[in-house]
Amino acid sequence: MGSPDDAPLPTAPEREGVRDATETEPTGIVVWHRKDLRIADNPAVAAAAAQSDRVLPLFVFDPGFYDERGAACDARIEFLHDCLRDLDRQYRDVGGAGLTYAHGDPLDVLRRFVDAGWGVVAAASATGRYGRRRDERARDELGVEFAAGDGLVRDADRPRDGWSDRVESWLAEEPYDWDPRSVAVAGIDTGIDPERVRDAYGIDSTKTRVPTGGRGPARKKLRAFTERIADYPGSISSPVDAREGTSGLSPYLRFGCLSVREVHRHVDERAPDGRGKSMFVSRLFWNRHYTQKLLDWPGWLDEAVNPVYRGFNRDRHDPDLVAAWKEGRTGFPMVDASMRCLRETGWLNFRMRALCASVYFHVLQQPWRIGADHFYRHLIDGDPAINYTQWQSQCGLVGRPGLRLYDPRKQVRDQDPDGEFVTRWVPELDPLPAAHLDAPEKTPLSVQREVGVEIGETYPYPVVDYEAARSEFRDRYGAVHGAAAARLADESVARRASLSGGLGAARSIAADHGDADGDGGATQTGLGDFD
Ligand SMILES: Cc1cc2nc3c(=O)[nH]c(=O)nc-3n(C[C@H](O)[C@H](O)[C@H](O)COP(=O)(O)OP(=O)(O)OC[C@H]3O[C@@H](n4cnc5c(N)ncnc54)[C@H](O)[C@@H]3O)c2cc1C
Repeated sequence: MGSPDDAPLPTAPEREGVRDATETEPTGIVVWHRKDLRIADNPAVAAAAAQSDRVLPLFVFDPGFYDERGAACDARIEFLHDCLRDLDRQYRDVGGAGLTYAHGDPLDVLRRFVDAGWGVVAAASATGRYGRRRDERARDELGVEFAAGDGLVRDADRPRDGWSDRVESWLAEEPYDWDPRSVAVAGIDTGIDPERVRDAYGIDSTKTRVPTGGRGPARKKLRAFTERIADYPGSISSPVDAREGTSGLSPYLRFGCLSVREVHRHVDERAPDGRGKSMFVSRLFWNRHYTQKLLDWPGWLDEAVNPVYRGFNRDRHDPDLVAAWKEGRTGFPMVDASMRCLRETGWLNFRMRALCASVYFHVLQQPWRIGADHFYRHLIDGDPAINYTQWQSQCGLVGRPGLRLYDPRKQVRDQDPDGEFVTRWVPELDPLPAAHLDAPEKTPLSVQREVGVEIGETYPYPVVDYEAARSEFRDRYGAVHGAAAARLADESVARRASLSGGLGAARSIAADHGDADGDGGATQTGLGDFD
């Protein structure tokens, strides 16, 4: 993202603009869209339509997401802009005025509407600390109503008690509905739209293979995936097969082009019963499970959930190692291929995300947040609720037993035995026989000479000694794991961790694996094998 090429965009609509529009027409309810970019099964749209016969759908471009503070790559922003144009069409298709675009601090913009007599409704969502503060202020200062309806549990002291049953009954409920014929959809021409924002902030994506955003493309993907769902279980793990074999719905779910419930209903009604269907449905639950975690504690984005792991690896921060990982120059071909693929396309399958996070934290032993932020920047589906919670889980910052560590060489042998993925993204290894792609540094010099690959010159040696780093990590992590498990007995830590079994599960981990003295005695059993 570049810097604005012109004068920065003004905060719009101006106070007078809102007042003028309101003087000639009665007021009503503003629907403040954020990451729920659809008009169907949308609790905020339904609530607004139930309260008033006049609604004004609004999206506010927040400069914090666009200027140097922004955490999204240009490709994710362009995907968002596609979704907005599509939302604008959704409103026009039901006879409305389309989406009103605004620019500025959302609270300043909303205040102008509230001062002119409008009410405001938004869909409640799980966010990090910035979003939570913004929403609290919107509620307290402006009376914004947040309509819940995303299946997450908000009204319980212990959200995890009976959680699955509650999500299941939410999934079975009828979608939120409204009748466009009974509501006038109003709009204000503010002079702001996605094109103007793109030009003003110099948004220009260089990524390739990025899907088009919006509900139309999302529905098409959902229909096509449902047809081939029987092949899903066999397509998940390999980075080659997963590209077309998983649903590809993550960016659409992230921006709410479809609700999780709509996806569930479509698959439930139309897909044949079988392993593919049940595995996919369980992933929709995972989506809700990780999002519930962020709702339960907004700190997942900033600090290790288990205080014992705060600052772990910080003393080893090595910017050169971090740069090698980010740029795909670690000397571990599966990591390098994945990291280059992430940077160029903004997507990786689950296993490769987990592998890259594991190698970053467990082998390169670098501070987790820098890695998680890098993923968040480049993923088109970058979702704070899933990315940061998954990072902390994969790194082992929760304190649960059974940490999984991925072996990047085994992943080549298991998931890419012909080297299709590795050589696509690391073309300098293309001449090497596939049998050497798991550990190119072990290729006999005669073979290297013969094919014209020189490890150390054309492709790096591994940036760390894998075996030594792995055992060093085991020792360091094992030494504090007992203390970390013991902290799960602390109710405030257990609440933050938001385990699927609730506080009871956290207490049993503490009882079975905790070692409050922290001498590591009980901890080695907590470490899973390298996979
Ligand atoms: C370190 C790490 C970071 C991740 N960051 C994100 C992220 O920012 N955004 C994101 O949507 N997913 C994230 N995931 C989860 C998963 O990798 C992606 O959801 C999946 O690869 C997206 O492709 P798909 O839609 O084709 O998946 P499918 O296999 O078709 O799954 C369908 C949907 O189920 C949900 N889902 C699938 N797997 C998971 C999971 N493990 N946890 C939670 N929900 C899941 C997603 O909403 C996904 O779109 C991350 C995983 C890891 C290990």
